Amino acid sequence: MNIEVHGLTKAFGPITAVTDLSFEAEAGNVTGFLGPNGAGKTTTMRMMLGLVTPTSGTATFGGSRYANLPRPSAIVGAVLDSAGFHPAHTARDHLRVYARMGRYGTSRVKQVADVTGVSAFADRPTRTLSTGMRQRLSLATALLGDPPVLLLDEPSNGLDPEGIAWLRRFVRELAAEGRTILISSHVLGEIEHMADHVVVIRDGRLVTTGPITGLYGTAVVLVRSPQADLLAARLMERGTRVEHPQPDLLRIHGLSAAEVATAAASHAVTLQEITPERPTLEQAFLHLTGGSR
Ligand SMILES: Nc1ncnc2c1ncn2[C@@H]1O[C@H](COP(=O)(O)OP(=O)(O)OP(=O)(O)O)[C@@H](O)[C@H]1O
Repeated sequence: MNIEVHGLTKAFGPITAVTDLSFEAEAGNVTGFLGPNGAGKTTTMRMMLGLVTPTSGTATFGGSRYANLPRPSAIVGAVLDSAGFHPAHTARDHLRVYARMGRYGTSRVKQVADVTGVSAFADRPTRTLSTGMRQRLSLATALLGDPPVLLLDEPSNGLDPEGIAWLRRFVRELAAEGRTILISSHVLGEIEHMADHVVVIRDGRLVTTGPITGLYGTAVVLVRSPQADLLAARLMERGTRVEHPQPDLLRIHGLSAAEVATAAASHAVTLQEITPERPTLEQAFLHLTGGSR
């Protein structure tokens, strides 16, 4: 079941938190929803769930708005924040209450507690749980209805490295089952090994969307050669952008290493070193989002 967001806009008085935002997230994919603090990720997800009324625009799940879904919690599971637990209830009590509200069988409580690791602290009152445990309990609650769509707002918050590694594997498994997963973060590294696609926003507006590999930008190839002058001249003749920072070193833009090697061979230029240089994904992301985090 695909998610479609179309022209979503939200103004809080004079502040426009989200402006004309459109994107899609497809079934079987993990879509990373990225942007610095205050970019509008939470507001967007809350609008998708009908918790905030959009100024304009729509968000649909398989063509229906959240409010029109016949049994919303069986279609869309959401982890928005890990507040809202009754402090005296145990984690298991909490799941039981939500299972009853959603009319899901009690066997589902044990299943979701087991797969999320909640079983390890199921008898503890929620007021004693760590942030990471609360995240797991929120995720377990979202999974009660076995929904085909999951919206996860910064689910790594509060998880230790082991928890983050677990979440990564778990989210990939959920997507492999054919679910549609939208997962927000302000840190690209957190979703880098999880997401297939990304939607990047800044100041409430779409910056870019597409496969995560598209964030890398164009490649640069570093070449060291005693005939750097000759190679630079030949490449520039055909319109290639070449920087020449040292007498024997070139930075060649827009060609692959193989293309550079072929060009060098055709002009009998000796190469001592040829290294494709890519910005790290994090550098590309910081560049796109204006360097703020
Ligand atoms: N209820 C509200 N009233 C007024 N302004 C709001 C409200 N909710 C959010 N905003 C503003 O909208 C903007 C977007 O906030 P939002 O929480 O959606 O960003 P975010 O990308 O989720 O950030 P973070 O990563 O810090 O959670 C911010 O400027 C925020 O102050």
